Amino acid sequence: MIPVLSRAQMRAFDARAIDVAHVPSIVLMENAGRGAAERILALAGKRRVVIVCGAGNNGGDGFVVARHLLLRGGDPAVFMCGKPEKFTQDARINRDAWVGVGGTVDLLQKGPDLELLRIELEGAAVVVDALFGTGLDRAISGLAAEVIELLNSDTLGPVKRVALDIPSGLDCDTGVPLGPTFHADLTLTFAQPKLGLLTPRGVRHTGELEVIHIGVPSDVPDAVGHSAELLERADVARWLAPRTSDAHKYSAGHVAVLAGSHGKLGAALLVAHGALRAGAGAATIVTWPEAVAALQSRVLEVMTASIDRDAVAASIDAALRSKRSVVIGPGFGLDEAARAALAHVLAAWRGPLVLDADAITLLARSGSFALAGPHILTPHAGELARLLETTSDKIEADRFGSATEAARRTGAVVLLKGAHSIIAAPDGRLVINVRGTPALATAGSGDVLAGIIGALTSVLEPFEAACAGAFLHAEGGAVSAAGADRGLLASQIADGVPAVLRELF
Ligand SMILES: NC(=O)C1=CN([C@@H]2O[C@H](COP(=O)(O)OP(=O)(O)OC[C@H]3O[C@@H](n4cnc5c(N)ncnc54)[C@H](O)[C@@H]3O)[C@@H](O)[C@H]2O)[C@@H](O)CC1
Ligand SMILES: [K+]
Repeated sequence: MIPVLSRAQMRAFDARAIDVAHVPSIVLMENAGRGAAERILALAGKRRVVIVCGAGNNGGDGFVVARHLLLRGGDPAVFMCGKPEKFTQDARINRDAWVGVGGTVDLLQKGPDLELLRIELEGAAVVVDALFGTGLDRAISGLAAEVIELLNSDTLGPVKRVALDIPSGLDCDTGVPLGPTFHADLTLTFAQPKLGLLTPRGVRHTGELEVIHIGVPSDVPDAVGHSAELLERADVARWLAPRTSDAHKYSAGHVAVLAGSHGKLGAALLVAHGALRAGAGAATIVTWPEAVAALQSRVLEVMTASIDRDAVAASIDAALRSKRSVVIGPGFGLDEAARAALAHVLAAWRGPLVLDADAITLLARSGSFALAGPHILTPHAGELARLLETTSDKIEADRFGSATEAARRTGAVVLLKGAHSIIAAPDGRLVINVRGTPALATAGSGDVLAGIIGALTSVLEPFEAACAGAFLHAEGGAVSAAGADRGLLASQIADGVPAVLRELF
């Protein structure tokens, strides 16, 4: 896992690197800028790179980039937007060092100056945003805002946009654009990823994300703490062991799927399909009698059991006997019988339980959220909003805080879906899965995810099961989509999972 830091933690990180590890700030800036220059040189070669610097340390990084590009045969042009009297010490030193190697700086002071910038941009291969980094604390306005609009303009031609540390204008903690915000194709972030780069809204501005190491001892992130962690392939590989040769279908775990209803059978089938593709030994769909009747002709690998509306508790008890884990919710309905079924499962089932879709809505309506047991909730922003009695917009504006709050309130692991799903544990742990493809946004995708996690709870603790489930779902989708950004069927997400598992081992 890679520690992800907030603005305050990043500040503590820098302070500790400088004061405790005795790496001077100017050395950190040199490492940051040189690392970024190497990456930019690989993109641009000898073609023109336009670098727009602010007066703070982010601008200082930009001057270092310019110097290294020039010294290695690149073709940088530097513009500055910001008052030279506001230079930080390190930024001034690096401005001077840039001028010292023969560089020039075009100062942008008023609107007409932007015409010169526009002309340079039209012939450039790469534009580098070094205006603001983690120091940003309000919306960008005035001339700097006009500069951002120009850098983002789609009239510029095929220029590659690279942000240093964080796209200027993006809130470092929430990933919400505070005002005009640079649209990067690639963000080269220094030392550690920042929270705001990893939300769905933040990602639209971040583009691809790469971390540039700046020569800080590896114990520094642990010392200053982190807000979240990035899930890596190696984590999932460590958790999931290859199956032993003597495995049989019941040792691999039998998942009960309480899902589907008249007209929504596909949801139940997709949950079961996801579970089986992720390694469940068997799956039984436990659902309403008329749904069972309709399912009989459609299932091959999946068993069925029915819930008697007049004896909900007894029929569920019978169906859950000898099952290892339960998934409840997708397409299950919101009527009184569904409510009673959920209430009974919550009261009687002691094993791993994944609540999704209608189960989350029913839970929200019940008003009693405290769950006891190894439970996992897999809401999207709308469902989480119902649970926390707020709006989806407010959830999206603070995804990390919202997921953490829901986990704390319910005592369950909460997986908040969306591009970059996040997994929160009641003890405060927070993990971000950045893998996936836009093609995952397809009907039934969440049902498959619930099934995958249901299967994994047979072999992993709920938190690891949710993290590994998010990974397998995202990678399974990416494998099946094979580079396409749409057109993926939910069942194909599940079908991609065995190949992902094979590669893990
Ligand atoms: N401190 C360190 O050790 C390192 C810092 N580095 C760079 O330093 C950056 C942070 O630098 P700074 O703290 O100097 O801040 P920035 O360069 O991000 O911003 C400069 C200053 O602009 C002002 N400001 C904030 N919002 C504004 C707005 N909307 N309009 C106008 N002015 C605004 C603030 O006073 C802020 O300090 C990082 O993102 C990173 O790029 C790197 O060089 C690596 C090492
Ligand atoms: K920046």
